[in-house]
Amino acid sequence: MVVKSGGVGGAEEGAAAAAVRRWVEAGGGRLVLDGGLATELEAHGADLNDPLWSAKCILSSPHLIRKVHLDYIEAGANIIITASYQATIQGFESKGFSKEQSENLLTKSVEIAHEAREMFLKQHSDQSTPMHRPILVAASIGSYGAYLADGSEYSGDYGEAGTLEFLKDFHRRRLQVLAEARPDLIAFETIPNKLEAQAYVELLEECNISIPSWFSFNSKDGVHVVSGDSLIECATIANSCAKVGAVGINCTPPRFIHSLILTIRKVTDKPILIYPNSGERYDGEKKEWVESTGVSDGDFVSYVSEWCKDGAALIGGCCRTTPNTIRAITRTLNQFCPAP
Ligand SMILES: C[S+](C)CC[C@H](N)C(=O)O
Ligand SMILES: N[C@@H](CCS)C(=O)O
Ligand SMILES: [Zn+2]
Repeated sequence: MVVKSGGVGGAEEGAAAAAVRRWVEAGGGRLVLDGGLATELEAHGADLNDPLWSAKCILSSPHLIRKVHLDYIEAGANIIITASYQATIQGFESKGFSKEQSENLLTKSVEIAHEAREMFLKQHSDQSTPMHRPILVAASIGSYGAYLADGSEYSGDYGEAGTLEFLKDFHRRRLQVLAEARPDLIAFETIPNKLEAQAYVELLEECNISIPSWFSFNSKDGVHVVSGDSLIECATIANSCAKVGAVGINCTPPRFIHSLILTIRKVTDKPILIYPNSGERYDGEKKEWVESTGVSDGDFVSYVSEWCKDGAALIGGCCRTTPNTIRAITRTLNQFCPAP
């Protein structure tokens, strides 16, 4: 194990973090992530009251997914995250699809994002100034709790089923199929507990995945991940893997982000990413967002320069944030940290 001089030590930074760092540099010192995908699909009329949640649109309305990706790129996003968050082979099979068809649907989620990027680049190809801004596709992998479709990615409580081997078996083929679709990144999102982070690390190594990934945890108290596990321990697991290029937090209220960034920074030198939700609460049983406790786009954006100062290099939004949020984040980052 190589200890990086001057850093927090304990792990080799690795090729994945170096790749993310190069993209961050190409973006002028920071990258803008997209905003909520599922909630934006809903805003366009998609009915996601289904065990597949947003993955249902891979079947029913791929054009809508492509449009939302495109809207986010146009709003300034450097990274768009595919609709595979709740897309699993097991979930598609329970809808009657064969294994092969299910794998094809996973691949399709990456193809849709690639198409959106192509459309954007084509639309801008005749401009006199060439487009230098990085535009990357991150293949989403939601947790086992997301597949359960009852909001348990906000509890991380998997009961008896939650063993390391079970989680590895659950995610293995899906990870391989998504990696074979050649996204630029793999986004392990909304990771609710330590065990699932460990399962992902072991799979990345055992499947020898060469595409850089990020690990993004969620929290509901600003100290722990949602299961109650220690964020320090979770981020340490992510830091231990050279295939992990960035570590961070998503789908967490904005007010908790400052302290969470500082906690992550204690155990890793890898780039930090954050993409909070609007601050509202999700009722997993009713499948709806409750309490209007969310912050407005303006308030969300008032946090952005602080998160930058805290050391976050990749910033965007999660559930209930919109292209307007991303436009406002882009504007703020351009003032605070201008793109090239
Ligand atoms: C990030 S939560 C809002 C995702 C939705 C959840 N897995 C469900 O199906 O209800
Ligand atoms: N990438 C997913 C994350 C849900 S927490 C989405 O935006 O729908
Ligand atoms: Zn979210």
